[in-house]
Amino acid sequence: MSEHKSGFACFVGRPNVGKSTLTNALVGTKVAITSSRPQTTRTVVRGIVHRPDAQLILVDTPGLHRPRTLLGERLNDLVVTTWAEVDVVAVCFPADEKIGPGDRFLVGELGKVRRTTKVAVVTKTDTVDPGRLGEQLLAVQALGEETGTDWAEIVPVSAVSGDQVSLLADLLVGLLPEGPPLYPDGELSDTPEEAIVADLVREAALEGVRDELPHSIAVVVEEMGLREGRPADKPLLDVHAIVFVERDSQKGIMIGHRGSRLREVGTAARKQIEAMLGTPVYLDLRVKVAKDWQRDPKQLRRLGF
Ligand SMILES: Nc1nc2c(ncn2[C@@H]2O[C@H](COP(=O)(O)OP(=O)(O)OP(=O)(O)O)[C@@H](O)[C@H]2O)c(=O)[nH]1
Repeated sequence: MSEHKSGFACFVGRPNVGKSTLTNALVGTKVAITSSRPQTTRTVVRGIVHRPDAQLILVDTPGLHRPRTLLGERLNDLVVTTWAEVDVVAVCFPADEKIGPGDRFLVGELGKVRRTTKVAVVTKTDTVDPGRLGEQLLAVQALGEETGTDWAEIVPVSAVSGDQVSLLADLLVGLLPEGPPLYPDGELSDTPEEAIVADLVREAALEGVRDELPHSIAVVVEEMGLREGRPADKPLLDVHAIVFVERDSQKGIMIGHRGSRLREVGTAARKQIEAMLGTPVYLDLRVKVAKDWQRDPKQLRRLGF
């Protein structure tokens, strides 16, 4: 029996090439916002493909949605860092649009990130005839040669018709290193990123007080989004979260002497979120008492149970 594989992949490409739609098709759940207008994906979006033989975690970097920043003087560090940290970067080229200077620049920069495996995906194959598709596949191959980028695979796919989607999943999984599942099975596969962030905050909040506060903590992410007006190469993700406890005494424990414990929790959680989403985070953490929330169906619903 072959070993279990796990790892990270991200889809990159110009706006509107179908990255979000493809992510949804692979994960099988709607996790990203799609729209016919470009650049609607405002926050980092990820999905997890759970399989018996593998776990594929799809990360989506915010900086990559802004071609103007990519075409600016230089790529921002965040993007390059993300590319270097994932196992596979899949560059998407829509079948119905010619390869342009934006694609050429992106692939050229990506080619400099040596260790990461690169895959080319020709998307929206349902929109063109086989002749045009063939031309596009050749053009993508030529672009690889021209920029010194070694495509591990060139895959045509249609997220809308579903054609080749499972083949793409197989190919991506095949490129992952051996490793155990990095996230619990099932639980997180179809939850939005807020739930994953809430989970990280909850873990940090329980650190060191598990015995005192066994199951009395719930975390709700109230708001999460990229801060407006930031320079494109210095994005900041604002996260506002509430830690719910059952009693006032627990609130005291959670906050600590003059807020010292809450600050520690906040710092630990922030680092986890940053590591996972690949973007700097401003985390606003508050503690509230939701009396007996475990027994109150209305509270439980509010807390997402
Ligand atoms: N016909 C067809 N349309 C597609 C396919 N995939 C995506 N689209 C359409 O293309 C448009 C853009 O798709 P998105 O998934 O939002 O593209 P994106 O690359 O995530 O866009 P940004 O978030 O702006 O970067 C939407 O109108 C989709 O419905 C496909 O396989 N076939």
